[in-house]
Amino acid sequence: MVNHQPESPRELERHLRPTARTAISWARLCAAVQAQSTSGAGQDLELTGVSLNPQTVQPGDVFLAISGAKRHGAQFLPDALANGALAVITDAAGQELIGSQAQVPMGIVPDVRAIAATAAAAVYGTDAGTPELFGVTGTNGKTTTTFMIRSLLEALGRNTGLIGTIEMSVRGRIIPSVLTTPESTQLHGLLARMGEQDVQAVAMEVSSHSLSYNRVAGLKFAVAGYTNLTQDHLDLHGSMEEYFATKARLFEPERCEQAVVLVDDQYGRKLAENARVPVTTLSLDAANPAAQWVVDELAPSGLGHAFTLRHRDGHRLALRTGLPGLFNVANAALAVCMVLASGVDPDRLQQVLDAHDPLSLSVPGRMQVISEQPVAVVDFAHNSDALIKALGSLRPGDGGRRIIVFGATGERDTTKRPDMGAVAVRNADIVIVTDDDPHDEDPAQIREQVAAGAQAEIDAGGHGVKLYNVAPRDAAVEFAVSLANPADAILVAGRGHEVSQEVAGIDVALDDRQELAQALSKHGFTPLSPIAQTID
Ligand SMILES: CC(=O)N[C@H]1[C@@H](OP(=O)(O)OP(=O)(O)OC[C@H]2O[C@@H](n3ccc(=O)[nH]c3=O)[C@H](O)[C@@H]2O)O[C@H](CO)[C@@H](O)[C@@H]1O[C@H](C)C(=O)N[C@@H](C)C(=O)N[C@H](CCC(=O)O)C(=O)O
Ligand SMILES: Nc1ncnc2c1ncn2[C@@H]1O[C@H](COP(=O)(O)OP(=O)(O)OP(=O)(O)O)[C@@H](O)[C@H]1O
Repeated sequence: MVNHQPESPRELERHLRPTARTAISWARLCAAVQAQSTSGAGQDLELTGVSLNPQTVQPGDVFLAISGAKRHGAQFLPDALANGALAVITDAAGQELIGSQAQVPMGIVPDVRAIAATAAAAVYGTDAGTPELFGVTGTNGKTTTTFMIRSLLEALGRNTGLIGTIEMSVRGRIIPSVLTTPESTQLHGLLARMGEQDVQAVAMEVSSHSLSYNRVAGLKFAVAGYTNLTQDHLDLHGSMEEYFATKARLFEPERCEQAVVLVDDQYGRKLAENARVPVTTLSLDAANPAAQWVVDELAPSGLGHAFTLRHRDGHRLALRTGLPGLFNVANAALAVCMVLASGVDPDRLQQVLDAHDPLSLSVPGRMQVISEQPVAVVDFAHNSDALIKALGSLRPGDGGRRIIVFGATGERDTTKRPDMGAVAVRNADIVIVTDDDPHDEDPAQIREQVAAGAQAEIDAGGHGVKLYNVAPRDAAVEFAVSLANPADAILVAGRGHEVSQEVAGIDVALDDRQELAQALSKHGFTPLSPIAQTID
């Protein structure tokens, strides 16, 4: 998924390194990662960076040639050398591929991914410490919660960093994101850069992919937070139990000092029960006896909610978030509990909440309101649970209908498609199935799988729901608006902040927010102005 008009991976990589070049000798690096050097040459060679990807290698790097799911990085050694790699670390399979062709010192380890973070920490010096890290994991809510944590920390006067799906930032300077959680080599480089710039605290999304691929190795989170777990990414994890076990790795004592866990689903409760680190528990249910903090006195406030966060010892904080949806109450409460868990005094936090309203921020493409009549919202919901919650949080006017435009991503968890169709039917009045990122899959086939789930639900339930299959996506958005009355609510779901759609390897410019605003104007409605633009 491409979020920004791209710099090349190599240009981007420059932002993910400290500006002062630190160096380590080849001999010390091999010792740090227990690599067997294939010759005695180059012991004093100075290495200034580490890259897992030949396309991001910078001059002076050691290239880590991994055995990937599709290819072996060793096949691309010539690219790494052309970009300035001075040494390579690989495994036995890589050694065989490279043979005697290595024109640089080569080290061999059993598993390259397993040593990547250690190598990067040794080169960039992050083994000596990083800014305070707040890590958020869970199927949904990571981006929003990390934005909220950053906003709270800034309101408290801290210098902050952010790492996640929409962007990375270093004291407000934005670096485009490619992955939700970057590779470990990039993370250590970026954290070293943040340290150089006196960043004190970093809010970071920790995806299940990153836990699976060892990307957060070598980091210790001051506070790790859990939002929820619902079906997604089963293409990678195979089963929900495996998905949960992967997420749970963030909460191991080697990875975090303490945890804050929403215990409103079975996985959160299991996580809290089995944790071997101190845990703070949180629930949206004011009567939940298992939770230390609960949300109470919930009331609508603008598009969002005001509520009390109440501790079982009697402590209370008065909170407000302007973001729509009950799930954003959960995200806000989690963000506040994580900041409290880091040791911030509750009274000081209350002053800051009152003075700055830091939970009423705008998160690009997350329940982003494009117009009020009809209510037209762009959201990143791209799995069943998020669709249910996003649709549930829409408030149409009297007699108004819920209209949804969405699709499913190609080459990702295909099992969720029919269910996404079914939940759309259960929670909307007009369902328009369209394309998401088809990648290399046939878009018509993806739409049919989603629409089949929707049709089966209509057939089973006799709902009076209207179902349409419309492509391309901009036409589907316009079609939705053409059907709308001022009292209706339109949700364009799945792509959020993204500004291009990947179709058969080509990035086609498409921003749901712009498409929706244009369609609204064309059909005589008034979009809110200005629509938040993508970050440049
Ligand atoms: C599924 C997944 O995460 N795959 C990651 C994994 O790929 P892989 O092990 O299959 O590697 P591979 O493609 O076989 O390539 C092996 C090596 O050859 C190199 N190569 C490969 C092909 C080529 O043409 N040229 C080339 O140089 C690669 O750079 C790599 O060094 O290791 C690669 C190198 O680090 C990553 O780039 C790649 O992430 C891909 C780009 C990706 O799209 N990941 C997504 C799914 C992801 O991680 N998403 C999560 C969030 C998910 C969510 O919540 O929605 C994230 O944290 O971003
Ligand atoms: N706490 C939550 N529970 C359920 N759904 C949520 C929650 N927070 C946000 N959502 C929904 O999920 C979508 C994605 O939210 P967000 O980007 O904050 O989550 P994420 O975990 O970062 O997602 P991803 O990993 O896919 O980038 C939102 O657009 C919204 O529809």
